[in-house]
Amino acid sequence: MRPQRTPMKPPRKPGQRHPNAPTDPVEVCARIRNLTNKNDESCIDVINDTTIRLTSSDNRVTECQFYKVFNQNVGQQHLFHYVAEHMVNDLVQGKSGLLFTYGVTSSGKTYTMTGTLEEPGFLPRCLDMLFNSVQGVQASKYVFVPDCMNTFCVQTEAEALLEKQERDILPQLSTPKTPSKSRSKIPDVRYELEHCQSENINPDCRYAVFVSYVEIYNDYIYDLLGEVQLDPFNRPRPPQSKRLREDKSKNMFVYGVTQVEVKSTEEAFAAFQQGQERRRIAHTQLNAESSRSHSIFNIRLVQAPLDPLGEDLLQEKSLICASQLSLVDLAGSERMARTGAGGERLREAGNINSSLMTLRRCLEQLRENQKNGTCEMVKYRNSKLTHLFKSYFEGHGRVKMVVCLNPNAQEYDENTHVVQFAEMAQQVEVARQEVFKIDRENVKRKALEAKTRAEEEKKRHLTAARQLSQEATSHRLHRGRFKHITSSSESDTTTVTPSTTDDGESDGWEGIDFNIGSSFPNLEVIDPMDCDTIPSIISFLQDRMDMMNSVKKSARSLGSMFRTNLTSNSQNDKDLQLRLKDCENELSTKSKDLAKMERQVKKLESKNQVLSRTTQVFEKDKKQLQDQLCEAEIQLKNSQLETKKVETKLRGTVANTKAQIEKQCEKRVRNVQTEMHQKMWVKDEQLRQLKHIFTDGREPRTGREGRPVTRRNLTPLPPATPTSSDSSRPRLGHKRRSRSAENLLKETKSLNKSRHISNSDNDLRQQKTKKKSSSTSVAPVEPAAPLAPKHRRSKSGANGQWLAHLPSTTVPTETIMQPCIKPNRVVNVPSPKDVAGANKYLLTHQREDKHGEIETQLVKGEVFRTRTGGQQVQFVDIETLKQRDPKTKKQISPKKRKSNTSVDELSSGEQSSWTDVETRCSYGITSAGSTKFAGKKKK
Ligand SMILES: Nc1ncnc2c1ncn2[C@@H]1O[C@H](COP(=O)(O)OP(=O)(O)OP(=O)(O)O)[C@@H](O)[C@H]1O
Repeated sequence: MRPQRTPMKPPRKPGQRHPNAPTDPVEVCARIRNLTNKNDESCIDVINDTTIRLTSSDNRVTECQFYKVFNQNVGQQHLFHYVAEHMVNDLVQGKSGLLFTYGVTSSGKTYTMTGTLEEPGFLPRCLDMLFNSVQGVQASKYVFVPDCMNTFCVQTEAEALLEKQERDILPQLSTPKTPSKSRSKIPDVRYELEHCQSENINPDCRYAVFVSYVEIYNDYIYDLLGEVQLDPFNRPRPPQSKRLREDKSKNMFVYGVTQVEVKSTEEAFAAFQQGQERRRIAHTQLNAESSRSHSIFNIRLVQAPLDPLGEDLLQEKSLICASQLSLVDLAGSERMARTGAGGERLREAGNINSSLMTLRRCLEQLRENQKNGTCEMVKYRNSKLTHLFKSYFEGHGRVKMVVCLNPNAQEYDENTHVVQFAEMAQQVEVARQEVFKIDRENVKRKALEAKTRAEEEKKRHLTAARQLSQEATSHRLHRGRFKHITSSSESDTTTVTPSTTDDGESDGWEGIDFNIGSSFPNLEVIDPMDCDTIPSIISFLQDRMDMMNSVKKSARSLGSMFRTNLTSNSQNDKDLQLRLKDCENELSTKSKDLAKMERQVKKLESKNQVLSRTTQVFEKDKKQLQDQLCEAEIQLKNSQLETKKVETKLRGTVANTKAQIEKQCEKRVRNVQTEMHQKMWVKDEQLRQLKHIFTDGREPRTGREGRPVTRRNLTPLPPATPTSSDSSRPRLGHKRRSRSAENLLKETKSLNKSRHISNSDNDLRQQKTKKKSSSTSVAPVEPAAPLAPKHRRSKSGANGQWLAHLPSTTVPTETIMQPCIKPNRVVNVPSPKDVAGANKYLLTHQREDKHGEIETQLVKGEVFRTRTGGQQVQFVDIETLKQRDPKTKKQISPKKRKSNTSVDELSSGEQSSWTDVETRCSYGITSAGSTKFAGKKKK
């Protein structure tokens, strides 16, 4: 038993048709599907047949009440019986209805609406019930003709027949309303359904069923039954979206949608299948066949009363009733994070959710208006879905919703949102529609009016036909194309027999005969009892009457043909005019767009020109700058070369000047020395002579060196010549005489020279020895002892107190060949104290050679105590450690390790580097008390 509901009386919304009309609430039923996996946890409990309880995993509980709750065990038939059967009944009675399924994705909306072959849903069941109901009272096909403004008109059986012929026999002439070609491909689907039919059929009416199928995808409406348009390359064009319009009765409809007249459930379902194939369905994480659009399948039932005789349908438009049942399968609301959607799916999901949100907002606003008696604007236009349903919510039919729920515990949050929406929706009231009733009196009156009109029309047509035939006759006579014309003074009528054209084609007048027979016979009745003449006159008249009737029939058919053509032409004309208007509108918008785009293109072109000009200027500047750079580089190179030249020149000049000054200094020193020697000698001699005078010749006269002094020796000594061999001459034994810094330097130089000679001698000797040892078995020759024992050859491993001077900037190169010196002390900057505590000095110096490689020089020196008590370091050896990149091996000089390089050699060959080392590392200690380091410049 269906639960009885008393209609509530909420405040009326302005704009409703009948302010005092009863209302019905939006009827919401809940259907809980079975768990996908039986082991899954369920979050929904059915408390009773109207209440459910939702429990979250953290024990939050929500209870909701619905008009009816269907648990997992409820089958499709049962559900149809409770929810949709009533709506088909309403449909038959001329009331419209909206039935939609709502829920999250994969909750069973499509299953409930369409179902499967084994378990058909609402849609096939509604169709089946409807066709069962209208069986026997269906009008012939094409009697009801839909127009483009959502209304219908009725045409005669003859007109319908003609249209049928047009569509079936001449498909090329038919309007593209019925995509019969594509529909024929759809397999014939047959359901095994329980018989069910409505009892509210009116036998005095004739019915026709039309179906249309649209989808709302990304907020665009697409016709799913329309002809597929082909492009010039015979490829299907992408579907064009449709617009929404409001008809005279304020019903929203899809303008230009294809309405297919169907005569059976199979035909209707074939149309549905055809649309279904075009519908956008995609695979998502939560549903293998997820609907990506809202689908709306409209079943329109058109009915019109028969005339009082029950023969013909009344063509009066006001007597035609068209009711509609919209079966809507909404796309599922989904959380994008859960579906893992991306790209197109994400966009679809966004549009689905936003349209569902608009639906929710509209219903909320409606409810608020009804509760508070306000008339706030409901924003139906925010989405195509709500805009299309507007008429239902404003009282043009009953609204029912089936909320589909997936009991899986993971769906708790989404289910909560859905049930909240459903609870809110069932508080909205919609005005109840009236049943379509036929007023018999009205029908009679209309039928009479129609008859009179028809007769008048008939007359008009006859006249028109007669005129037409006369015109045709005269025309044909004029052209001489008639095969046979009989016209005599004896004849009462003109007999026109249509002919064919010269080329044998029919001219369209075939079968139309206006001959009413031969002329009246010349008979005279003299006797009223004349049994010969009177029967012949009667038979003649009878014949003529028959002839007249046949002519009338021909004229009528001609008239009806003419009328049909006229109607269809006027219909076509209207359609064409509408299309023309649309095209004009489209054209104007497109031309506006075009003008706009042209303006934009012009702007962009001008911008482009400016940019290209700027680019050219920049390129010119760039070229100029590059040229300038090249010139500057060349100048720089030249100036560098010049600087180098000048530097070399200056170095030479400096060295020369230095040498000259040193020479001069030495000369002066020698002169002074000689002078001093002479003076001292004179003084000595004077003293000796004085002593001799005092001792009076008792002691033998001896010189300073103990030599006997003769008188001849008293002559002053000649001044010493400043030669380089001064140092090798026997020194004058004067202890007070101090050696000047210049003398020390000179001595160092000479010593280094001799050391170098000895070292090179030693090397030569060693080489010779090696050669000899390799060629002969002669014992190696002992190397000669160094000339100056303190200037011995580099002995890396020699013992001693080594002070390693390792500047902090030294790079560890880890050269394979390393000196085997174990320094006792390593310092970054040596102090006089450090030097005092060592007798060997090792300086590590690094530089970049001409190949760009690091060259490490180990400069070795010996520490001497000076007479004044300070320390002096005398450099005795340089070892060069080189490291080469294997790639640049060819450029490497064969001499990898360079040792025994004398200071002089370095000073001549690598003057700058040596100067650098010497400048940085050669220190002399000049005073005894306070040890002082002084940079020593190379001579
Ligand atoms: N009550 C039910 N009994 C049996 N199977 C069901 C039921 N409800 C749903 N299913 C099955 O669950 C799957 C998903 O259902 P359906 O496609 O109807 O979900 P939907 O809500 O329409 O999803 P979407 O919004 O993504 O289109 C289908 O395979 C369907 O057969």
